[in-house]
Amino acid sequence: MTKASTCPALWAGEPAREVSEARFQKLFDEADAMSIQGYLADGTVVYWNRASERIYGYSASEALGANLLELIIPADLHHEVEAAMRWMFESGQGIPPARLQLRHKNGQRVPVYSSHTLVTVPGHPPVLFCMDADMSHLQQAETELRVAAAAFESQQGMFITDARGVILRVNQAFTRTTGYAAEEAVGHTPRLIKSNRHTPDFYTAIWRSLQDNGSWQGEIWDRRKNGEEYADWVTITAVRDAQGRVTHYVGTQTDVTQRKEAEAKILQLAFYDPLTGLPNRRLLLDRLQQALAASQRNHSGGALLFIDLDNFKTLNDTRGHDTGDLLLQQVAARLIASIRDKDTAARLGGDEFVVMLEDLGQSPQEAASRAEAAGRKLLATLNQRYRLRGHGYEGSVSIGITLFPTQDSSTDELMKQADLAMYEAKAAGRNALRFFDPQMQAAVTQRAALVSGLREGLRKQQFRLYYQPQVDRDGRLLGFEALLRWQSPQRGLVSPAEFVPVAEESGLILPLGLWVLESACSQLAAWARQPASAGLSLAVNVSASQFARADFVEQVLEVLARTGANPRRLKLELTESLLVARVEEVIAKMSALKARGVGFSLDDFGTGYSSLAYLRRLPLDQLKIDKSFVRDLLVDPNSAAIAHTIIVLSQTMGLAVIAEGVESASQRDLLASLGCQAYQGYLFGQPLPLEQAEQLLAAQPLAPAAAADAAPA
Ligand SMILES: Nc1nc2c(ncn2[C@@H]2O[C@@H]3COP(=O)(O)O[C@H]4[C@@H](O)[C@H](n5cnc6c(=O)[nH]c(N)nc65)O[C@@H]4COP(=O)(O)O[C@H]3[C@H]2O)c(=O)[nH]1
Repeated sequence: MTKASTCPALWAGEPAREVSEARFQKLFDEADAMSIQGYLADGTVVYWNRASERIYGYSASEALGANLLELIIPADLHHEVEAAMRWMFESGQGIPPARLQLRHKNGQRVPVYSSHTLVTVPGHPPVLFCMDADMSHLQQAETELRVAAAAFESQQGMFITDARGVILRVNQAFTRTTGYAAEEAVGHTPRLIKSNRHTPDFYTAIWRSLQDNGSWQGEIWDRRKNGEEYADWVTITAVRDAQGRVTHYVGTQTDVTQRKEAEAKILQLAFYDPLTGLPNRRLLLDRLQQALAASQRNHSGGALLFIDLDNFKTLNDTRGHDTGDLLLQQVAARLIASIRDKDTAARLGGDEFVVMLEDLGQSPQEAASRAEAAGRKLLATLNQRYRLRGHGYEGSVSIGITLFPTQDSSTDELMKQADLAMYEAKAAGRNALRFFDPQMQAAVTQRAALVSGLREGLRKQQFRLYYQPQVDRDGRLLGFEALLRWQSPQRGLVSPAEFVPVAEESGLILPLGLWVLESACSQLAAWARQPASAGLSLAVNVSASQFARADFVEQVLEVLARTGANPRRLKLELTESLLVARVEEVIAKMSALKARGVGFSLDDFGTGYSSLAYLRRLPLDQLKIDKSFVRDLLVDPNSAAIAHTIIVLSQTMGLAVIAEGVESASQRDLLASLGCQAYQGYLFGQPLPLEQAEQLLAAQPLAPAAAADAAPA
């Protein structure tokens, strides 16, 4: 009944065996996914269905009669297959089904799942039927799965969510980065790792992009399980089904914190000064460019303040670069504390700082007065005492200001103008503030000419020593102070007051100082050869940077040796600015020279800020009362009191004292009444060229000290 109902046509009138035969024949032939082959014991092909043609590439007519081994068995399996065939035909059973890699006509491997049945019909040779299911697609799918699984376990953190954003899977890299194990993350949304750095709008924008474009990528700050925040480069892709509905989201994340840190470091190096952390020149110029554009747009003024530390070079030379660096850092800190958030304080290098102020007002007058107020505030802040490695330091600054916008003012132009104004402030006596004015340009050009003139002057021996007499209380000659003059072919005789500060700043003071020392010592040696002048002393000015040189002592001794001058006749005049140096070093140098007989006088005494405790430790011979006190002696009781104090001080310390700048007899008399022992000034003689100094020498009696000393020579 069953057969009739399934196949009535075949059933009607046909013998059952034939119907069955025909049915199975058709089934075998046309089974689309199943290759069926029949083999005799020697491997001869006796059956080859249509699916076999497709899977192995041989048509039935090619295959029938051929041998199994030659057709579809790869050479490396021949042995094995022969053995299996033998076993099957002998045992009358098929071997268990298995996955095999057989061979296509084109030589490629064909993955199949193969089962074997030995069919024995009495009176016929047994036939082995192989039924092979093509596994190519399955194998490819498996490979893809393996690749996908490997990819999922890549170095990047990955998560897969459902369409609602609930995490279904995360990989190990995700766990490594976030600190959340898979079981802790699954079931949550990515909000699990959300930091507080972004606004809700940020996340809304991500969802919108996912809906509109199917993907989003960008940088997100996330938070690890331990609370640490980190920067992530995230890509999220929507996965859609055949109907275009989102089924999943796949997210990958790469921790870019290190890269961001490196970027920040590079940025820091490129745009900030490493010593002070302030913006550097490049960043300042960039901001100035923007400020300039903004000020032109908004008609609101700004200002550029160029700030230079006074005497920084001396501090650096005398107390060392470490101390100099400390000062720069403290200046930077004070600058930042004194300006508004929107202003910029930058360091250009060396001791040069720039402050840029914006939004100072609509009118140039308003901008100028606000810039001046800011400049004054900076002056006051920066001039307060500094503490450098346990020592106090009185620093001051000079500030140059220029305003913007002005007609066609470029950033370069503005920087130059502020710089010029700063030089003007310096020239005005330091600790000052100046606005740019075009005439400054000329002054600066002059200064540059002065430096090159000095350099040439040294080369062409245009410097001269002048000699100003120093006398005792009876007007008798003790010796001279050597004072430098520049005999410039263009400018005539130039005073050191004009060129010494420039020589100090440009470093030319070192060769110049050495020249002075050599000339003075040669002169001493020449005088020593004449009994009339052998007892004279010669005072020589030494600048702070000259004294600070590590080889200063050797330099002096070498000059003394070379010229043959008597060290006892040489008196080095030091200024108080030199005393900012390390005390021990100053004392060591002075002591080394003093041990050879060289004397020391402290110049401009009373004008600086030397502490007495400090002074007492220095191996000095003489204090020099500054000419400013001498000048005001008769009109200002304060000056008289100071002069008196210096004289008393020198007596109590066992030092000699000399007053400089004595122009009148009344000044001399007053000083004498206060106990002063020695004098220098126009009253006794101007600084003179050598011949005139020697004429004076011939005409004037020597002081007993100088004369007595001369006797043994
Ligand atoms: N008003 C007035 N002035 C008087 C009188 N007597 C002398 N003077 C001037 O006072 C200055 C004294 O020198 P100083 O204080 O060491 O001041 C010196 C010294 O600091 C520096 N200088 C001069 N020669 C050298 C040098 O060879 N090396 C170094 N490093 N500095 C030097 O230049 C400064 C100025 O030197 P000068 O122009 O020669 O100025 C000299 C001198 O000409 C007076 O009665 N009234």
